[in-house]
Amino acid sequence: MNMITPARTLRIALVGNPNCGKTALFNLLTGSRQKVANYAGATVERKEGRFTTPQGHDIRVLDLPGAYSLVATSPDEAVTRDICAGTYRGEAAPDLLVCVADATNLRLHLRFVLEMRQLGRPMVLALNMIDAARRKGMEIDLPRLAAELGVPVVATVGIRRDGARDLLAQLDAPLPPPPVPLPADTDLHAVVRRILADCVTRAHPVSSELEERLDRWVLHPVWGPLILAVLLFVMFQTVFAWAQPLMDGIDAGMGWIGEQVGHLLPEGALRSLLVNGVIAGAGSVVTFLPQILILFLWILVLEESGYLPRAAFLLDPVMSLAGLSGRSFIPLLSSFACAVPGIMATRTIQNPRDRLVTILIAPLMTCSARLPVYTLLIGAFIPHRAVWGFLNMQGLVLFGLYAVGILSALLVARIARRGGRGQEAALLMELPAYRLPNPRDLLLGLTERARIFLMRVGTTIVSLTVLLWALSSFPAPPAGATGPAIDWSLAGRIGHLMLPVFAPLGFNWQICVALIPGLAAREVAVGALATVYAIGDAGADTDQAAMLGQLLPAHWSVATALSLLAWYVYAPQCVATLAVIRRETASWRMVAITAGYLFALAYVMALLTYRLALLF
Ligand SMILES: Nc1nc2c(ncn2[C@@H]2O[C@H](COP(=O)(O)OP(=O)(O)OP(=O)(O)O)[C@@H](O)[C@H]2O)c(=O)[nH]1
Ligand SMILES: [Mg+2]
Repeated sequence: MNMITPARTLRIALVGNPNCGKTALFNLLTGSRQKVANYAGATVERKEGRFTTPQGHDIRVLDLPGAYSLVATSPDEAVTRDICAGTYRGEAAPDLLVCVADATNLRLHLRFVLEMRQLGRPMVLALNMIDAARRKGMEIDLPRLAAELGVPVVATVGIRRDGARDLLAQLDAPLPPPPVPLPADTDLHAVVRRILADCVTRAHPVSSELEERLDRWVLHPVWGPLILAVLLFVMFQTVFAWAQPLMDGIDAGMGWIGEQVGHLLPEGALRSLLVNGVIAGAGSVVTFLPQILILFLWILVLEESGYLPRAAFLLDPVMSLAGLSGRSFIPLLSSFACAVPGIMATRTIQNPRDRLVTILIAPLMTCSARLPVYTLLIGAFIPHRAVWGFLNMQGLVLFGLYAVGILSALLVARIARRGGRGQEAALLMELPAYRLPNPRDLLLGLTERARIFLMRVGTTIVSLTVLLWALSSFPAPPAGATGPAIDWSLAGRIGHLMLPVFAPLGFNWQICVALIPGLAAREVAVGALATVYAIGDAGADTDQAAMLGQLLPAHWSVATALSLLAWYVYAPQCVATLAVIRRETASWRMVAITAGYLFALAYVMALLTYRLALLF
C-alpha cells in the first residue's frame, strides 16, 4: 500500500465512442458543468479538470470528444487521436487512459476499447450506463471481462451521485500494467464477438418495445416531419405565451426601481447615469430573461431526450436540397442558442466543404441574443390577439422570423454549394436511446444559463450602455442652444452622420446609434435604444424609461419596426461570431465573406421590407 502522497499529479484521459457518458463522468469527478447531451458529438474539444481522490491523490483529467475509431475522420476525432498518441501540441500522452464504454451497446463500443488496447498504454475500462444495462436485463461478468481484456474493469453510472465510486477506488490503486497488444492482423470484430459470448448474457439487448413504437411514429415519412413541425411551432408559441407574465413583472419591477432612484437622487449627471444609463439600458435587457430560459428549457429537453439525431435524420432530405446533409442539423440547432457553440459543433462534420457552408449559414439561425430585439418590437407593434382561436399572433410572427432565417440559410447554402451535395455517402448517424430528461439536470442547466445571461448583462451590457450614456450626454449643448441636448452629444452626431446610409431603410438616427453597441452583443441594441430615448426624451417620466415597449410606437412607424426586424434576421454584427469563425476556419477571408454577405442581405431585406410595408 502506497502511504506517501505521490509528488506528481496523475494525468488521465476519458476516451471512448461518442455518447457513452464521458462528459457525465467528467462532471461527476470534477464537479464541473460541461455540456452533456444525448447525441453523438456533444463534446468537440479537449476540456481539462482536476480533482482529488478519496485517498488524496491529485488527478488531472481530460474530457475528450468521442471517436468511433483512432482513424479520425472529423476534426473533433483528430483531437482524441492525437492526445492518445501523445502527438497533441506539446502534450505528453496521459499516464492512464480511462476507456469509457456504453454497457448497453458493447457490440459497438468494445471494438474501440480493443483499438485503444492496441496502443499498449496503461488503461482501465469504465463500463458506464450500467444502470440502463441492468434495466434491460443484461448481465455482465466484470472479472471475466477484465481477464479477457487484460485491463481492470469498473462499472460506473455517470448520472448518479456516487456513480464513479469504483472508478475512484481504481484510481487510488497502483497504476495497472500496460496491456499486451494483440498481433497486428487480429480481427477485432471476431474478438468482440468472442468476448460478448463469454462475458455477457443477453448481449443483444432488444430495444424496448415502447422505444420501437415511438420510432415508428417519429421516423415515419409523413408523421415524422409533422411531429417535428408541431414541436418547433409549440416551442415558439410558448416562448411568447409563458414568458409574458414574468416579463411584465420584471418590467414593472425595473420601472419601480428607476422611479425610486429617480426620487432619491437630485437631478444631475449621477441620476441620469443610473436611471437612463444603467436601469433603462441594462434593465431593459434583463426583462428578456424568462424568454431566453424558456427557449433553453426546450433545447435542453430536446438534447437529453434523444430526439435530435432523429430530427437530423428526418431533415436529411431537406438539407440535401440545400446541398448539405443531416449532419449539419445539430450545429444549426445549437445556433438557436448562440452561433458560437453552433459553429464549434461543426467540428463533427467530416466533409470540409459541408463544414464551411454550415459555418457560413450558422449566423442566420436566430440566436437567443436576438430574442430581446424581436420581442421588444413584436410586443410594441404586433397586436396581441388570437388567430383561429388558439394561436397567438405575436408568437406567430416570432415563428415567422425564425422561419425566414432558416429559409434564408437554406438558400444561401444552396448557392454556396452550387452543384448540390458532394460525393458524401448516405447519412450515417447513431440513434441514441430515448431518455427522460432528469429534472435536476434541467434545473442545473437553466440556472447555469441564467447565470451566464445575468453575468453578460452585468458586465458587457452595463459597460456598453454606460459608455453609450456618456456618448449621448456629452458634450453638453452650449449655453442658449435650442433643440434636445442629445443632438449636441457625440452619439447624436454619429447617429446623424450614419443616417443617410440607413434612412432608406426607414431607420431614424436613434436606431443608427443603437446599431453600434449592438456590434458587441446584439441584445445591447435594446438597452441602447432605451438609453438614447430616455436621455432624448427630456420630459419622460423616469419610470417610463424602462418601458421601452410603450415608448416606441409613439416614435416609429410600423414600417420602421418591420424593417428593423428584417435587419435583425440577418444582423451581421456580432464580434463573437466573427471571432469564432476566424478561429475555426483559420481564415480572414471566411470572416470577410460572412460579414459581407450578411450585411448585404440585412440591408437589402430591410429595404424591401420597408418599401413593401409603406405600400400597404
Ligand atoms: N442511464 C444513464 N445515462 C447516462 C449515464 N451517463 C451518461 N448518461 C447520459 O448519456 C448521454 C450522453 O452523455 P455524455 O456525457 O454527453 O456523453 P459523451 O460520451 O461525453 O458524448 P460525446 O461528448 O458526444 O462524445 C446523456 O444523455 C447523459 O445524460 C449513465 O451512467 N446512465
Ligand atoms: Mg462529451
